[in-house]
Amino acid sequence: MATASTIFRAQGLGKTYRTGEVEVRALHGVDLQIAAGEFVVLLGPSGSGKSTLLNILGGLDVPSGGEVWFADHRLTGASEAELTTYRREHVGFVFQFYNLIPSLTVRENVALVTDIAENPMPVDEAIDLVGLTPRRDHFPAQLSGGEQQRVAIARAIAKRPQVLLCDEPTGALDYQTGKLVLEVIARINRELGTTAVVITHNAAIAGMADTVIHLGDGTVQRIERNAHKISPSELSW
Ligand SMILES: Nc1ncnc2c1ncn2[C@@H]1O[C@H](COP(=O)(O)OP(=O)(O)OP(=O)(O)O)[C@@H](O)[C@H]1O
Repeated sequence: MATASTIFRAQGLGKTYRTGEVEVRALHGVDLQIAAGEFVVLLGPSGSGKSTLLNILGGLDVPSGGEVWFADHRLTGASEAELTTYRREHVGFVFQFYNLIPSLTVRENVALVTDIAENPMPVDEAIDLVGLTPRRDHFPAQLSGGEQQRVAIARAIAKRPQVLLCDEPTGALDYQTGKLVLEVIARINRELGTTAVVITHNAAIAGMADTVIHLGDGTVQRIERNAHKISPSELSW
């Protein structure tokens, strides 16, 4: 049963990719609920359907069957224009690679979003939340990978989205830098109440989540709730 605080709900969700004669069943029979404000980790081996699920939740892809809802918006059956509005108003994305504009400074990269958002936070506030105030006038090439990822997070949250969807945000980073980035995501979740869904291959990261959704072969194999969350700085792998 969905409750008032359910932000995502999926029922019987399936996705089949067809390329010529070849069919790949990336997801099938996925049922899940995510409550507003939760920190969710999507865990599973390569090819288990994690990115497909995240992309459907974020309105970047559409399922082949089943239903998916964001609060009281039904995403299944929404037009391309409706999905674009949904993404613009409600969703912040963070990917493995940062996709920053090289010729713009940190502030300018974040301002690209705040200039067009309806109720953005001030650019400097977003930069402060990710701990990059001293670097705000630098260009991406002058920053480390972890710092560039933190700019990408500032850009994603500056429009005050209800959800932050992160696909392998630490995939290109070393251990210590990855932890710093996870700490920033945990801080956004805690301080702004933004629902966070983070994909990882790394089972150790699951300890920082409220809820861990284990995917395997395109299905939800297990949903686990952590009674005690571990801070990213205490995780080790
Ligand atoms: N556009 C596509 N066309 C055809 N098959 C696809 C497409 N996107 C994904 N797939 C297939 O769907 C399955 C699930 O892919 P998905 O990227 O969701 O897995 P994943 O768990 O995120 O994997 P990884 O951890 O390697 O990123 C895989 O078998 C993949 O090859």
